[in-house]
Formats: sequence, C-alpha cells, structure tokens
Amino acid sequence: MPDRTVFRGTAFSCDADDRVQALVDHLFVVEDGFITAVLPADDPAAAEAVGDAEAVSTQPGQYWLPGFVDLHVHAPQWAQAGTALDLPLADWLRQHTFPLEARFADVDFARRVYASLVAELLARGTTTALYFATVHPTSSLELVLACAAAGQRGLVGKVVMDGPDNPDFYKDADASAAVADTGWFIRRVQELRAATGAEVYPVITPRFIPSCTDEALAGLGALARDLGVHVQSHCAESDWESSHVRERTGRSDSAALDGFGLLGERSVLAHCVHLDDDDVALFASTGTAVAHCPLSNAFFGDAVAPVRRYARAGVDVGLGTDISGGFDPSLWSAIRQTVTSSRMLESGVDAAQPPAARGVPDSRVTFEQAFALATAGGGRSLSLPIGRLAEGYAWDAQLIDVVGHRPLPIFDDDEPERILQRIITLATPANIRAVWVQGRKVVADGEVVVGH
Ligand SMILES: Nc1nc2[nH]cnc2c(=O)[nH]1
Repeated sequence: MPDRTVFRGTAFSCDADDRVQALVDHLFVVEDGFITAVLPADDPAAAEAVGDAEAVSTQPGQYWLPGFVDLHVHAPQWAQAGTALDLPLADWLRQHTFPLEARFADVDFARRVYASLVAELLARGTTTALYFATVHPTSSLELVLACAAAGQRGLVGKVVMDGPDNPDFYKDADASAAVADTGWFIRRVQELRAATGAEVYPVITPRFIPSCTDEALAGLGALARDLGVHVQSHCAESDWESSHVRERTGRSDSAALDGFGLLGERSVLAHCVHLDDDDVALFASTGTAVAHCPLSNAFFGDAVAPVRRYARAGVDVGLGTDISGGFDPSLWSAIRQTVTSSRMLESGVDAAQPPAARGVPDSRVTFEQAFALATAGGGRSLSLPIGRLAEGYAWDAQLIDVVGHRPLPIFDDDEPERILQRIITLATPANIRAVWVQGRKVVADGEVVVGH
C-alpha cells in the first residue's frame, strides 16, 4: 500500500506555461511523495480521493507554496557569507574564497558548515539546492550526507580546478586525478542514493574555464556523456571571465564549454550575464539552463543578466543565491532582487543619459514571473519533477502563515493575486511554518527536523 496523505488548502503554483494560479481550497493527494491528484475540495470526487488517508489542512491565513529550487550555492562559502564583496571577482577568489575552501580538507569543519547551511536553506523554504562543494572528494561527501540527514534534495559537485593559475594550496593534483576523483565521487553519491533513498544527486563541476585545463574539461565532458549526470559551472559571469576565455580559446565561454561536451539538458550554468545571440541560441538548442544570480551579479557581473530575453528565446532559467558571491541565503530575496535588477536594466541607471537611451526595453520581470523562476523554472532547469504543485510532481511544499505569530500587514486583501504578491515581497522565515520534501516533513513549527 502506498503511503497516502491529503493536503488541503489554498495554494499558489505555476501552470505548465509558468502562469501563477491560485488554487483556492484544493486537495492535493500525495502518494509515496508524489502528487497523484489535484482537485477542488468541493469536487464530488473529493471524498473518494481522500478515503482514509491522513489529512493535513491549512488554518485561516495559511497558504501552500511550492518549495524553492536554488540553482547555485557554493556550500563552503557559507562560512564567509557577507564578507569582502566590495572586491573584484578575481581578488575575492584569491584573497578570501580559495583560502577558505582549502580549509574543507578538514572533514569536521566541513560537517559543521554544511549542516548549518542545509538547515538555514530548508528553514527558508529551499527544498532543492544545486551545490558546489570543494576540490576534496571525501569532504564533499559530507555535504551529500548533510542533505540526506536533513531531508533536503541536494545536487552536489566535487569542484574541479586543475589549471596552473590555481594556488598550490588549493587545486587538483592534475587533470587525470581530477577526472578520476569526480568519477569516484559520482559512484559514492549514487550508491548512497540507492542504499538509502535519499534525494541526492552527483554533479560534474568544473569550476569555470579559467581554473581548468583543456584536458580536464574534455575528460569531464566525456564523463557527462557516458554517465548522463548533471553538469554545472560558471559561464560569462563578468567582463574578466568572458575576455579571459576568449583570449584562451578564441571562442565565447558558452561555445567553449559546448566544445568540451559540457552543455546539455542536465547542464546548469551560473550567471550568464554576457551572452550574445549565438550563445543564447546555443543554450536553447542544447537545453542548457541559466542560474540567474541577481544579487551576486550586482557585485561581480558588471551588468544585469537580461533573463526576459533568454526566456523569450526558449532558454530555461531559474534562480540562485550564489552563496557567498551573494550574501543572502534566501531565494525569497533572490526573487525580489530579480525584479529590482530587471527594473534597473529596463530603465537604465545613468540619469545623465536621455530616457530613451538609458535602458534596455522589455527587460522587466514581474514578481509572478520571478516566483515562477524560483519554482517551476528551477525544476525545469534540472529536468526533475519539482517546482510545481501539480499531478506527477514531488510534494515539495512550504506552508506559509500570514496571520500567526508574525502576521503580515494583510488586513482586507481578499484577491488571491494580491495576497501572493504581498507574501512574495514581505514574508520572512518566521512566516514559513512547515516544509516538506517529497512528502516528508523537514521543517515543523518553523524548526528544522534533523535525523532522517
Ligand atoms: N560568483 C562566483 N564566481 C566564481 N567564478 C569562479 N568561482 C566562483 C565563485 O566561487 N563564485
């Protein structure tokens, strides 16, 4: 007999075209973690659908939302979140980030940092995260274990950086060791998943072209083709990265990654601020997704990523916090920053320019579109059935309370669309009362449940 639960209440979720729908007083039948039926509570078939299943109902002022999908998190950098962001990217990496990541050779340190981060993300409604760990294979497994212990869906990569420009204290020994360690890591994660059922996935993770040799990139591309696992990297993040890659390869960042066999349906590339039309067409034709990280792009990107243009061209786009190029672990903040940055892109930022010359037309992202990026867009980017409260999708959900112990200023709003906008703009972690990942409750009464 499948494990059955029926969740009842009003939900906000995207339809198949990414339009946000208010499903007022609906039933969500969940069997073994997946939604098998969605129907209005007053549907004549409702009583039969519920049967003798356990029922979980919302209280007045509570709403169901899909769990958020964070497409770009550097887990070790949680230990420096909020520091040194006024430096340029290359200096920030060398002076702060690589020395910090080198400390993750210490498995105990890794365990402490990773457990803290996974709990903080879950408490903010992030049910799935695509993580960079560090170059260390064993210590990277600690991040996988932290996800499994807390019940978060975690896609984790052992970082590859074997190039000559990396510091001696933090790099792979050489290309063949980097590829072999990646293969080892993938097998361990797949074994853990098979043995425990934990929602953990291995990810092939060349840090970015400037930190990898051609040999390693080609080896990882071959692994991606042979094993069919996810791939992540950085792409066209900044003027510095883009020009570095063009000087070295004679091609754009995305064309070069494609040449190494690293683009595809399961590839997610972070930032992608500086893509020309050919790059965008390449993303669309290969099914490669963009992890839009608006906060960190404001520090390191040199421009605002035109994500509406990418979406119009058929590219999958989701959101990333980019801990710690972005200091804020909340995908709620990433939604808000997506909207804010897009408005600045559309209007322009230099008041000395005439209005017509100042910005990029048709760039604005609405709050609802940004919510879609954080949910359905993230799921589609990963090619996983997550990010929507719809039949066939995992029950990854957040229970939002706008009237409980931290009420939002919602007094006489009764239009569901208005309520959703106010939740998106005003909610804090205190409003997230419970969180489920694939039908399992991982946050209860606002507290993370550990020890799955
Ligand atoms: N934002 C960001 N960009 C990078 N490019 C290469 N490594 C990194 C990193 O850790 N963070």
